[in-house]
Parts: sequence; C-alpha cells; structure tokens
Amino acid sequence: MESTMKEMRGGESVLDLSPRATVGGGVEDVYGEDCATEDQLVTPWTYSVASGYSLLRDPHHNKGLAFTETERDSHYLRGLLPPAVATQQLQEKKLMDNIRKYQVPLQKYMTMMELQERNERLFYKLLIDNVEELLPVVYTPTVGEACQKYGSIFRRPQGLYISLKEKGKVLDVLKNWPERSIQVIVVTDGERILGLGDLGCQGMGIPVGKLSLYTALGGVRPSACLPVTIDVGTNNEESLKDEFYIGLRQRRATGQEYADLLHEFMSAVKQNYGEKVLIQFEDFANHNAFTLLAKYGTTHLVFNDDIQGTASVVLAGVVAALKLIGGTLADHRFLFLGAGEAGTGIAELIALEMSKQTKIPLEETRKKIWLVDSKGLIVSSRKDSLQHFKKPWAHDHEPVKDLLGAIKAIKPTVLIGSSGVGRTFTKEIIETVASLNEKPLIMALSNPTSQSECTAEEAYTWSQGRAIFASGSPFDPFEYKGKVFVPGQANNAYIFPGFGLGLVISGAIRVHDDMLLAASEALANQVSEENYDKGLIYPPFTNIRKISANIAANVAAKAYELGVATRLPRPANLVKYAESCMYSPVYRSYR
Ligand SMILES: NC(=O)C1=CN([C@@H]2O[C@H](COP(=O)(O)OP(=O)(O)OC[C@H]3O[C@@H](n4cnc5c(N)ncnc54)[C@H](OP(=O)(O)O)[C@@H]3O)[C@@H](O)[C@H]2O)C=CC1
Ligand SMILES: CC(=O)C(=O)O
Ligand SMILES: [Mg+2]
Repeated sequence: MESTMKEMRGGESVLDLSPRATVGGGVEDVYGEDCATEDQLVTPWTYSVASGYSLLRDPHHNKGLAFTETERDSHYLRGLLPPAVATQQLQEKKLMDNIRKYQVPLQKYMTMMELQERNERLFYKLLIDNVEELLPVVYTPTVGEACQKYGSIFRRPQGLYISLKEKGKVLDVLKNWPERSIQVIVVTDGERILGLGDLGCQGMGIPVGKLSLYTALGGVRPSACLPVTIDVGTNNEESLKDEFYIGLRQRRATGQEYADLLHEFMSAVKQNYGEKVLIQFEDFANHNAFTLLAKYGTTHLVFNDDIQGTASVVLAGVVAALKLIGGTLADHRFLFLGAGEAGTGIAELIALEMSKQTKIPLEETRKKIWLVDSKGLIVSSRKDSLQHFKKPWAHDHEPVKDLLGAIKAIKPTVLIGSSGVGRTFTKEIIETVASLNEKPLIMALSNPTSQSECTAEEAYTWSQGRAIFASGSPFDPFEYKGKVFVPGQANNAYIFPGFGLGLVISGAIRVHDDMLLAASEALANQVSEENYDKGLIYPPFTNIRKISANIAANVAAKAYELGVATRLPRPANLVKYAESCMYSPVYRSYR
C-alpha cells in the first residue's frame, strides 16, 4: 500500500507520521477528513436516501410487505412488491409458524440469521416477543453448532474480520464498517468458543449472537453494535484441513505478534470511536483473557464477559438461592470443577461480596471457596506451578486428585461446574453432594448443552428432587415424583445486556468491580416468590427488558457514585431513563 500511495503522491510517503498541520483539527472527526493534512488523500463520503430496490435490500429500513400504499408510491416500490400489504404482527406470525415447523435447530438458526440480514426490525421483534423460545436458537446451544459449521452455512459476512493480513491497517478496516457511531463492540479471537475449544475465525457467531442479545435484551440499538473477530490463525486441525474453513489457514500467532495486533486493534478502536465505546472480550482462552483485561482495564472501557459477566450472574443466583437453602453467603462452602475464567472469576466476586457483607478480609473469605482443575484440588503445595489466576485459591490442604475426593474432603454446600467438560457431575458426585446437604445448590455452567456437567433430569433424579439446580444452557422443566422442577439458566446473558446499557447511558469510561456487584444485586432482586416456588433462582427471560433496565440503572448509579460517569447531569430516575433509551423494533413510518 505504501508504495502505491507513494506513487500517487509523486514518491513522498503519506505514512510519514511526523507532526504536520491538519486541515480542521481532527477532534471527533469520524470520517478522517479533518485529521488529514492537505496533501493526504481523503475519502469522498456520501450518504443518499435509500429508495426502490436498494430500500428493499437495506435490512435497517426494509419492511417487506409492510410498506404501506403511500410508502410504495413515494419510495419507488411499485411493482417491486406483490400487491398484499401485511402488518408486522402478521409477518411475525408467519415467520414463527415457519420456524416452529423446522425440526433441526440449525435450520431455525439460519432462518433467523437470514431474517436479521433481510429485515432487522422484524428479526428483533421476533426475538423480543419470543425470547424464551428463540434464545436457544440465536444463542447457546445452537450458536455453538453454528460456529462449528460456520464455513459450510456461510452466506453473507456478518461483523468485522480483523486478521493478521490487516496488521498495520486496522484503523482503515474499522473505517470500512458502515456505521460511525458505535457504543458496544464484542470481540473474540475464537480460541475458547463456549466449551467447544478453538474454532478460530468461525467463532464470529459468538459476537454476532451476543450483540443480538445486547439489542433484544438490553435495548442497545443495532447500528451501535459492532461484532469483531480477530483472526490470528487456529490450532484446530480439523478446521485447518476443512476446505470450507473461512479463516486464516495457519497455526495461531502468539507472543509479541499476537500482542501487537491486539494492541493495534485496541488503539484503533479508541481513536475511531472515542473513550466511551464498550469493548466486551468474549471467549478468549484464559492465557490471554486475564492479561488483556488487566492490560486494558486502566485505559479503555473493557469488560470480560466470561470472567466478570459470569461472576455477576452466578453471584446473583447464589444470593437468590439463599432463600431456598438458608444461611448467609459466608455460611456456605463452595467447590468448583474448573478453575479458569469462569471458575476463578465467580470465586473472586463471591469472596468480594462475602468480604463486604462480613467485613472479613478478602484473603480470609477466599478460604471458603475451593477449586478443582484438571490436576485435582488446588492446594498450597501446587502453588509454584499454578497459573497466576489460580494462586489465590491455593489453600492449605493435602493433595486431592479428583472431584469426588474433593467433595468428600471439603463437604461443599454449593457445587459449581465451570470445566467445559460434559457429564462430569456423575451419579456418584451428585449423590455424594446430596448426602451432605438437605438442599444442595448445583450449577452446571458449561456450554453448550453437550458440555453441561449434568442435565436437569440427572440433578433432580440423583438428588431425589432436593437439588436447587441451574445450568448455563437451557433445560426443559422436569417432573419428578409428581412435582415439576423448573431449572434456571445461569448464563451471563442476564447480565451483559443490562450491564452494557448501564455503562452506555451513564457515559461511563471505566468498569469497576462494584458495578458487577451492583448488576448482581439488581438481578437477584428480580426473583419473585412465584419463581422460588418452582425452584427457580433466576427470573424468567420473558421479563428480561425490565430486568435489564433495573440492572442498567444500578450499574449507572454506581458509575455516578464512583465518578466515572460522563453523562451529566445524572438523570433523576435511572430505571425510567434506561427504559426510555431502549431500542424498539416496531416499524417506523417513512415520509
Ligand atoms: N453459563 C455461563 O454464563 C458461562 C459458561 N461458561 C462455560 O464455562 C466453561 C469453561 O469456560 P472458561 O472458564 O472460560 O474455560 P477455561 O479454559 O478458562 O477453564 C476451564 C477449567 O476447567 C478445567 N478442566 C478442564 N477439564 C477438566 C476436567 N476433566 N476435570 C477438572 N477440571 C477440568 C481446566 O483445568 P486446567 O486449568 O488444569 O486446564 C480449567 O481450569 C465453558 O464451557 C463455557 O462455555 C463460560 C462463561 C459463561
Ligand atoms: C455463556 C458464555 O459466555 C460462554 O459459555 O462462554
Ligand atoms: Mg463466553
């Protein structure tokens, strides 16, 4: 590129970064024109009113058969649509009828993705009105299968792909995205997609799915959401051999090469969108996730969903569950299978909340929490060889090699699965936990369903109906000895949409742990007596927009309290304000 541009400018490099007077100062200039010196090339941006054929193919504005007679006249649509005029409700009915006929989940997923690309408002109308039914389609578990098969089902690109090929040009890539005003970015490098491992570039399904929930569940407008996949290669041998694989066909870049691309991305985002854009890290492997969060936590508005969002949702479930299992947080003993992002993230937030409640130092409250990894119970004799995020959990105890041994030694009241390995809560494990507790709290967090540590049926049957159970991916209600048990879905989808909305509406510039506690508290407060009666420790997703507004308000209130909010003055009623900011998918009328 450099040589081409040199030629265009008669040999002088335009990439010369030495200070030079710019035309208009460049403050908040999103098009790059004002930042350019007079002798630099600028892009001739134009915007035109969509009409006719292009209007029908613009997913933001397309309404299909719902264009009225008047709109058809004034927007040159005559003849481009059949004569019938349909309401949005009728379109929704037809699509839901179609989706319900499909037996294969992936078919439902593809139908929804096609709809999103064809008629965005109708897509969100369906998702908002049928959230319980469609969440498993656009999110876990189906999105996991979609990522695995992304290359084969790939039709039109969604989101922004930033690969090693774009090194040195990331800012230009961001400028290729059609929207200028971005509020939330969800970014993955595809190395730990759900519990399915390294899916490389095909992990794009995750940022796309998460951002659909930002809009449907949290009300952030779709045009302000940007899904990004950073492609540094993949170590997935199957993908590397797959002729339909859509990513870079090389093994993962690591070390400085990886850090440099990520740094270029983080800098370009701040340069292009400013300081208030939220960057949500999603499904990075833990050897990068903790480092990135620590590195950029002080300079950018960053949030790691797997570490922090998961922690907030699980703490909410545990606090809510206390109504059913009794005691205070500090009265319980926690045992985790899995000591990675989710496991240690949750453990830390529980310990923090315990410490705040009891005034006992964090170092002490951590001792009520134990974790098992692939090598057994984390104990002090292992400390030197542990990854840094596991070290705070290396308590004094003799070595224990497996989960069953750890349960017998620690006698937990709460058992949490965050291992990414399916069926690890065996009959013996659940029976042992149930023999120690009248009402054991069991959370099988791993996604998708195939990786869940146990099923709802197994948890209820093996505990003889005594377990309080929640899982990362949804399970149907299960009838045991005449009683119907409804499992809750312990998934960060309860938290991140409202959390992000809270940051956006307050103009927050940094994330703080107290905001995670605030989100968690707001969620726990939404569980009703009626929910508890069914054994539920989370409210149903049907009320999610109300829940998200409450979470957003609590998070925003904390941002103002901490002095990191920039939207001033502070709105008096933050719940109402959050609701008023939410995107509505109802069709607009065109002049
Ligand atoms: N419900 C929700 O909202 C969320 C669920 N998750 C799910 O949690 C799972 C884990 O994610 P994450 O924490 O990011 O992953 P990580 O890779 O960071 O951590 C996995 C942990 O599990 C341990 N582990 C793996 N296999 C075994 C085994 N057979 N026995 C004991 N321990 C084992 C690993 O041990 P070692 O360190 O020794 O390798 C590691 O400590 C995924 O399935 C993910 O989908 C994640 C985020 C949110
Ligand atoms: C839910 C989620 O973020 C995960 O499983 O990774
Ligand atoms: Mg995740």
